[in-house]
Amino acid sequence: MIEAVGLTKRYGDKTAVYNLSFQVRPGAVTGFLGPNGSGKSTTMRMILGLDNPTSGQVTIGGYPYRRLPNAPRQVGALLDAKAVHGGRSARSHLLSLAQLSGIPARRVDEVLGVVGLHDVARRRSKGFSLGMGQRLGIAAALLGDPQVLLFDEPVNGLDPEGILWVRNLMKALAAEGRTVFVSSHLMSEMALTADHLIVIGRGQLLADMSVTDFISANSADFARVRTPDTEPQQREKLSAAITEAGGNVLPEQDGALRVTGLALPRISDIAHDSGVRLWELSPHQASLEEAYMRMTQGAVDYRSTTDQKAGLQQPLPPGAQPPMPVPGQGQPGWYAPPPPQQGGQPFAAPQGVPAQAPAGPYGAPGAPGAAPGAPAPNPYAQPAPQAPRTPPGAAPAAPPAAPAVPPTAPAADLTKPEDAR
Ligand SMILES: Nc1ncnc2c1ncn2[C@@H]1O[C@H](COP(=O)(O)OP(=O)(O)OP(=O)(O)O)[C@@H](O)[C@H]1O
Repeated sequence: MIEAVGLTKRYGDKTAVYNLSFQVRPGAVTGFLGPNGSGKSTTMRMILGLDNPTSGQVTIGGYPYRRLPNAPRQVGALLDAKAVHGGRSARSHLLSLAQLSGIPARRVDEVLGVVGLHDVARRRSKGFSLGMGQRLGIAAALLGDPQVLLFDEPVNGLDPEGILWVRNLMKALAAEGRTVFVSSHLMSEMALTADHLIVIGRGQLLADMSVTDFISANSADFARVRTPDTEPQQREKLSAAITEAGGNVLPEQDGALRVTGLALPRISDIAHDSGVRLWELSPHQASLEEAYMRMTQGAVDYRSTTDQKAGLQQPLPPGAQPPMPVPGQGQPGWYAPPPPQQGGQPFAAPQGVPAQAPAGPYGAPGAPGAAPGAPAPNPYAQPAPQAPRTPPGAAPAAPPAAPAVPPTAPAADLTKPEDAR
């Protein structure tokens, strides 16, 4: 188990992480979510002993990383996939990491097979695509058959098949009882991969809850109601009638109304009684991505100017800091409905978002090509990678990708060294 208590990290006058306390438990995938610059990588570096906390502490199995006996075989991590000596082959890179930790060479070939890099193992990694680099970083993390695994944005640069593979790998590792901590910007991906979520914004904890709880707290239903575009007075009339009946109405950008707090049949009756014709009356559910953005909106440091939602914000006075969002509460100016406990529990629409990945190329629990619902014969099965790209000019020197690592593990599986099976 990873445990952080009051973890704080300051770089000069910049507070990257502030008073962060959480636990990451074994046997589950824990998603670590937050906007750009929210402190995810800093937290992971502190977990791995690569950065010292300004105050507070973080331990793995009760020890700070640097005091863990044979740490590289207990904790594996992918922090920066580019942190590889480009002049070395994938195999040499992994061999050097293995030798440093006393891991047998045959394990290198095992993990190369697990991540699907076997055919390109002897090629220089500087010719690798971003996705192949990610796979090499994941191989390094698995090298020591660790019980605790940290992955910082592991799906960066991966194609849909690779994303599915990483998702299944994370789940399989957790199912073996390992502690799996995965950072991401993407709520949608984490909703399919993680069992538990830790969400931070500006270095502070915003949410620490199961994915199931996050879904039930944030997936409020709403109705989209549209009146004839040519008769704006009908829209106003219906809006007033719904409000009078206790519903909440928000305008959608396309002229429709977003209604919460009333069941669909009730909205229909109100429209009929008001003599308003409807062009649309449909059930919807706020996406988890939307709920996540609402939760973190006040804690976003870097906002794209093309972000359509940016126009919904109240401009801040020069120098003013946006307020920290309160978990479970909406931010002003955002269209998502309030969470259920605030009156957003409305009508008889299909309830809940599936916690499991849906069938299909992004959601199938099995390996690519498996029948829907069929278990993957090998959760680590890997598609063959593409050939490496033409090597670029200079060979960048770089430090090792991350501490490799590992302890005991269950029955014969591909993440386990042969000598431990
Ligand atoms: N070595 C450093 N010196 C100064 N500031 C730093 C340093 N490392 C991180 N920071 C700052 O700390 C904050 C948190 O950065 P961090 O990289 O941990 O965020 P992140 O959540 O991982 O971001 P991203 O999702 O973009 O990778 C940022 O404002 C960053 O600029």
